[in-house]
Amino acid sequence: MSQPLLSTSGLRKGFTGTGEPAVRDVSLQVAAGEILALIGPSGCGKSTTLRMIAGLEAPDSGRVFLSGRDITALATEKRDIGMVFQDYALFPHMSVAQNILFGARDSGPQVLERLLDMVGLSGLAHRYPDELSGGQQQRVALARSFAARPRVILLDEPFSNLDPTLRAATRREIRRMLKSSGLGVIVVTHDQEEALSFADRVAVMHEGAIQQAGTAQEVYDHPVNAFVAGFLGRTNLIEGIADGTTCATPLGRVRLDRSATGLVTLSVRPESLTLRPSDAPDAGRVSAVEFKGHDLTYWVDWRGMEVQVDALNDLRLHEGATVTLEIRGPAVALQDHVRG
Ligand SMILES: Nc1ncnc2c1ncn2[C@@H]1O[C@H](COP(=O)(O)OP(=O)(O)OP(=O)(O)O)[C@@H](O)[C@H]1O
Repeated sequence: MSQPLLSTSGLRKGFTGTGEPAVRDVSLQVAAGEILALIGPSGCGKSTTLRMIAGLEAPDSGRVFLSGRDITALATEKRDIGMVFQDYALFPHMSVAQNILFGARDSGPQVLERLLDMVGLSGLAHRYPDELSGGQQQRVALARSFAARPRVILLDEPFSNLDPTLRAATRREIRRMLKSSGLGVIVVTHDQEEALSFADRVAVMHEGAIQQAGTAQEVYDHPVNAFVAGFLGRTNLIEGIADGTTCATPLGRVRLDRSATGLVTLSVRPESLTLRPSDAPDAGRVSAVEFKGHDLTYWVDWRGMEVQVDALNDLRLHEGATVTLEIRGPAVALQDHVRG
């Protein structure tokens, strides 16, 4: 990455009365014009990290830098960082225009028009928050944070209040808006699909620490450990003995995505397996079929191991069918071996 716009180094935060720190040694970078998603299960420390970056929470140790300048000790309002909260935090007794211009650097009518236009709310300046849909309220909150002309915007679960049909369309629209703004963006979400489709890069958190960061594709295709593999999608964890570039497994010998030797755990996504009907005496057996419309998932009992395989809806195998399995492409050798 070129010079990051925002970076943190070794952020740590514990709360009194709790054992382990909520955030441990979090170092991350965001470039101008880039969207980074911070994802992980509930309680893993995402919001606490965001709050430390915004200056709403003081870290026990670690630093926050904006364009290389240490801003760790700066007050929130002096940081050039905007934050949009999950509940949008709009003032109910103020109109859309008043909400947007609250705390704005310039508040002329052209500024308001430009901001309304940017978030697609032209003509709604005089409405009140309770006269708007959830998606419109969210756009008012975004426009309000743009009005303060920040260099970085932090979004905490921005789509969680929208109903599923609105969500995907709003996500695409807001992504376009943020990308054209050239700001650095960090979005916190616990929704994997949302993170993969909305962000340029993702950082996966677990128990207060970042497990892996990279482009959505890199992290999905090459997870470093079983937690990341399982958090970003469904996977099969299969043990094998590696000899460098290949690995012997109960599904035959497979190529590895990186060099490894000895006992390894492989992550094989259900879409990376091919299933064929077979009468061979050592064939596996379909133990369950989950129909999902366009495609389906077969659960296969393979010599005592349960393997899930995604296939298109043209195969039409039933429970009890006997099959062979093959891993397509290289398998991912995880960096921590998982003991059963
Ligand atoms: N003010 C606080 N006082 C005590 N403990 C806190 C406080 N804020 C957060 N925690 C604890 O710190 C841990 C991390 O919380 P945090 O809100 O950062 O997680 P999160 O990943 O954002 O979770 P969620 O997805 O549920 O919002 C949790 O165990 C939480 O209970």
